[in-house]
Amino acid sequence: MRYIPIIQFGVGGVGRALIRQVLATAEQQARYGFQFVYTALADSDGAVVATRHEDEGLARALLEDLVEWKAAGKRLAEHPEGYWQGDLAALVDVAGWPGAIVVDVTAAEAETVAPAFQRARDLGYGIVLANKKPLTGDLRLWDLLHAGPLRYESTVGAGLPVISTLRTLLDTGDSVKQVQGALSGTLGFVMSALEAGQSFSAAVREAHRLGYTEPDPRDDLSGMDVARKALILARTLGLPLSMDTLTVEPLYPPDFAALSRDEFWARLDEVDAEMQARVASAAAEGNVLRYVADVSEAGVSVGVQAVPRESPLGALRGTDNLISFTTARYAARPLVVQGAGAGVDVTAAGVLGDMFQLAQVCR
Ligand SMILES: NC(=O)C1=CN([C@@H]2O[C@H](COP(=O)(O)OP(=O)(O)OC[C@H]3O[C@@H](n4cnc5c(N)ncnc54)[C@H](O)[C@@H]3O)[C@@H](O)[C@H]2O)C=CC1
Ligand SMILES: N[C@@H](CC=O)C(=O)O
Repeated sequence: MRYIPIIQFGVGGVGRALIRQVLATAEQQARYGFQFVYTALADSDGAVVATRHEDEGLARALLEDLVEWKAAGKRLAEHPEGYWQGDLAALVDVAGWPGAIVVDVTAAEAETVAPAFQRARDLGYGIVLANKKPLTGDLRLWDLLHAGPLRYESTVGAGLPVISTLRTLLDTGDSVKQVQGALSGTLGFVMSALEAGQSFSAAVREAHRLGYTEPDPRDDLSGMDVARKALILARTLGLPLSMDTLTVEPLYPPDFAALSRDEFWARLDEVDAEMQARVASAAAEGNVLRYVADVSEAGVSVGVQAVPRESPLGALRGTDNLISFTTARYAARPLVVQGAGAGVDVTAAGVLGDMFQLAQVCR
């Protein structure tokens, strides 16, 4: 049996679901002749590290306790087994051994995690990302990440096979003309709720409670989360674009950007009337509003579109994403991937699928 050390940054909704899924899939791992062992878990200011590199890593009972601890809103550093830390690169140093996989399920800024990824690359470790920010910052970080074993399926469409589909199309010599679709689970959920008569603010609160939004929901409502996904698709297609080439249309007034998170939540209902009017005006024409991304060699655009209610995008409900690939081979009728595009369980499953793949690559 090969023991594969897992160093995980982030123990939020996705991080906790991932730990549960890793623990629940020991049998599936054994079928491939390996076992994932957690050697380090980190949150924003603390960590728990396996005291020695025994095969077992952090014990199952401790992992289950840490999942409960974090679900109760406590910090890792305050756990009896935890300590304060602010150096993720040092964690990679102490907690890995050859074949290790570093998993980023935070929403941390690229600059915060970049040194740890540099260290992982120096040591030949694999990297799995659900965090989109490292892939959408400086192109030098994109190149560094791609200089070794890397998977990032969950960054676009959560657990849906979007990146792997695109990669297969490219690897098999297809020519991808356009990738288009609805890429936000949160905005899909909110638009569906508005169509059903719920208020905008109530729908956003519900999406947050259900674990669909980014830690700061303004990342979703500003269009930035969709823009990041579109940029990841564009870069995967080989287009060396930067975020400043994209224009994004926020669903809140400009002054909301400077508010604290608490102030933002307190004032969110100020947007209700305008969003209700926009939805009603689209409905009067037989349309619904969808936040649509369009990626091709001509460039990337993201923004709100009024689409016919009966169209494939218009018929989407809840958190469902729809991504269509128009290619030389799929020319007349595009290849379509559709399903839940947000939620901690589907996202964690996408990350775990990536880990299974890297386990067979990293030695
Ligand atoms: N929730 C979803 O449906 C999806 C989420 N994702 C991505 O997964 C990531 C995590 O999302 P959630 O779990 O929903 O967010 P969350 O807010 O529940 O968890 C984020 C965790 O990261 C930790 N963290 C923040 N900065 C850190 C740092 N510097 N070092 C270590 N830990 C740090 C926080 O303490 C928190 O535990 C985000 O990047 C998000 O975009 C991707 C696809 C879908
Ligand atoms: N907040 C995102 C989560 C997945 O990336 C979304 O709502 O789509």
